[in-house]
Formats: sequence, C-alpha cells, structure tokens
Amino acid sequence: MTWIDISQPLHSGIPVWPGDAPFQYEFTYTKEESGSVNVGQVQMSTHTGTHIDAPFHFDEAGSKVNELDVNLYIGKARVIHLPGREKIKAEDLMEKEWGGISRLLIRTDSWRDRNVFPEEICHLDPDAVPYLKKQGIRLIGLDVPSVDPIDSKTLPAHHALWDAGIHILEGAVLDNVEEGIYELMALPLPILGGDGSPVRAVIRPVAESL
Ligand SMILES: Nc1ccccc1C(=O)C[C@H](N)C(=O)O
Ligand SMILES: [Zn+2]
Ligand SMILES: [Zn+2]
Repeated sequence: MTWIDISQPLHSGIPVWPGDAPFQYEFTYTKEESGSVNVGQVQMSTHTGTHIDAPFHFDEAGSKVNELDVNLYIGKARVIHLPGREKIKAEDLMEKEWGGISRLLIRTDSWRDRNVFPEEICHLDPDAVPYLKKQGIRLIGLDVPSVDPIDSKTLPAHHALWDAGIHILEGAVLDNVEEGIYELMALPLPILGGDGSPVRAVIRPVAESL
C-alpha cells in the first residue's frame, strides 16, 4: 500500500491564525548569485498548516516540542468521520468502534475552504476527553486548526487532553479519507524549547486483521 499525504502544502498564501506570522519562503542565495546552489530560508509560525502542539503552547510547565516522544507520532491510527457537527461529544465517539489503537484522527469536514482561515470549526467537547482516555488514546488529530473553538481563550479541550496525557495534531487534510485503520507518521521537528512544530503527516491503510 502506498502512503497518502495528509499535510497542507506550505506556501505564502497558506492561512494562519489571525495576527500570526505569515509563511514565507525566500532565497538566501539563488544559484545564479552563489554560483553553485539555490539556498532557501523559511519563516513561519509553529502552528502553520498541519502541525502538532507541544503542551508548552498552552501550559508554561508543559513539555517542549523536543521533549516529546517520537513514538507518539508513528504507528497505527484509527480514522473516524464525524461530519456536520458543531462539536464532537462523547456520544459521537461511543458510536464508533474502538480497541487497542492509541492514535485517533477525526475527519470533521468542517473547514471547507482551506484557502481561508475558518471562522467556525467543529471542535472537541472537553467532556469527551475522559472517554478518549478510557479508550487508551495518546494522540488525537483533527482536520481543523484547533481542537477548541477558534475564539476560545481558555482552550479547555487543549488542557483537558493534556491532563489526560493526549497529544494534539491539527490541520490534517482528511478529505476523501475513509474510516478505518491506518499507519501514521507525523514527526515534529526537534525545535529546542519549541511550543509546536509543522509536520509532514502521511498515512497508509492497514488490513484490520493485521
Ligand atoms: N497561533 C496562534 C496565534 C494566536 C492565537 C492562537 C494561536 C494558536 O495557535 C491557537 C490554537 N489553539 C492552536 O493550538 O493552534
Ligand atoms: Zn496549534
Ligand atoms: Zn492547538
């Protein structure tokens, strides 16, 4: 089975949080200038596109991105589809199949035009977190820029997840991805002291019986 890219392409027009640093790629030297090589430089927010949040993003005492276990971001993941909701509640999760898979990707389809930063998204009800913890979830990924409502200042879902030891992946592209079991790779960069990192996230289906 081939790997499927579930990452947003990075370009100067990629929407970012209102007021956050825009993505920029430019040449430090072009081949013509240097005589030998093109060399680029990138400026971006750590929360651009498909990215993970380190707990330090919302908790001064939380782990930094270089302290996170790489094993969280590689391995079996379940994809579930929960479209057309204002928020994801425990009852929605209870309707799905569970069992032994510690990574969960939720396709909400609630960020329709990825060229524009969304005003409203389907978010995670913090009351659903104990259920996720009970199912042994350690990583949750959504197809929206935040697990909380866009205008949230208190970030209750971020905090509830972290209190339950569940790590966060945001901005995955799950259009056309069917429910099922996949392998996931979405490694953050080892940015020392970082609050988050862009990731290249890929999945590939695995047979349920494996
Ligand atoms: N980058 C920002 C700039 C300003 C205000 C919030 C953010 C966020 O990133 C918050 C969001 N809850 C996030 O975890 O991605
Ligand atoms: Zn983030
Ligand atoms: Zn976040």
